[in-house]
Amino acid sequence: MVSSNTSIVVDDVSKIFTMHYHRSLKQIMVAKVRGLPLSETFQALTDINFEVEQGESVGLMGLNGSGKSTLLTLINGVLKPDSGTVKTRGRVAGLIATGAGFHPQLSGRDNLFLNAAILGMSEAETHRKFDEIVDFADIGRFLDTPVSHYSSGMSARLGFSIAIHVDADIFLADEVLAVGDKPFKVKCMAKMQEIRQQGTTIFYVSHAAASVQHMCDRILVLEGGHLNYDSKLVDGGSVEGGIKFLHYDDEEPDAPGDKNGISALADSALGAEI
Ligand SMILES: Nc1ncnc2c1ncn2[C@@H]1O[C@H](COP(=O)(O)OP(=O)(O)OP(=O)(O)O)[C@@H](O)[C@H]1O
Repeated sequence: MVSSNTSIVVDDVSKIFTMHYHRSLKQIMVAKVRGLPLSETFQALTDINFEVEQGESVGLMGLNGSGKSTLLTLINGVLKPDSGTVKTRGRVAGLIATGAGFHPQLSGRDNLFLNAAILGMSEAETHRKFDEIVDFADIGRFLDTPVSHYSSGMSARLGFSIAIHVDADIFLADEVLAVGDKPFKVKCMAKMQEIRQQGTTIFYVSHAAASVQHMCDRILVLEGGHLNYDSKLVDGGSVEGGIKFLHYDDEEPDAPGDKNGISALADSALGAEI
């Protein structure tokens, strides 16, 4: 039963990708003659179930390739699940991949309007927020330069700035802070805290346990496409249920599926700055 306060419902979701090994007709013919496989499937997410209340701030963690970006892409509706359903309430905005949606030949200014429109902002709304977005991105005179000339940090600045200024009900942030410099990261965290306090649901992907602890009141951990951990964070960074967040007693990572695996996962992030 979905309550009026529910923001995201992910119900029994699985996602399978097909990897094609051979592109040209010649390669396909050769592979067929040699009896090689032409494609293979890969299950990126398996039977994922969870609900998020409006205003919750959820930290999504997991090792590389565990399915975090795939899950976010399903939540923002760019991909559809192969089975199960994803339901969201209200406007979804955010930054999943640095520079995603930017046209390399267009200037930062033109991309700003284009990207804002894709995220559901009207032209009038974009004009109203234009100065604020540009000030936050702080890309100076590069605003009228083609985005193909931007560094990855500059693309991330502009992309994040546009996304965070959308009046969204759900904000998805996938490693947005990975490429920015420290002053920009601090500014982004402060802005995310601001929208969090305004009641926006936040989905924040990070490998840095310290910043998840700072930003989130719940943590989900994906391991090999399975949701193996889902718990509220309580004061002091511990999780409900008694397992201490960030506590780790083994040097070797635990077997996938073992709840202590999150400790190993958090290990690399220990001491990490935001
Ligand atoms: N379009 C695609 N086609 C084939 N495989 C894909 C595709 N997108 C993702 N995958 C695979 O699905 C798995 C999960 O990828 P995903 O990007 O969701 O992981 P992630 O947890 O976000 O990783 P990271 O921490 O490195 O960003 C990976 O093994 C990846 O190679």
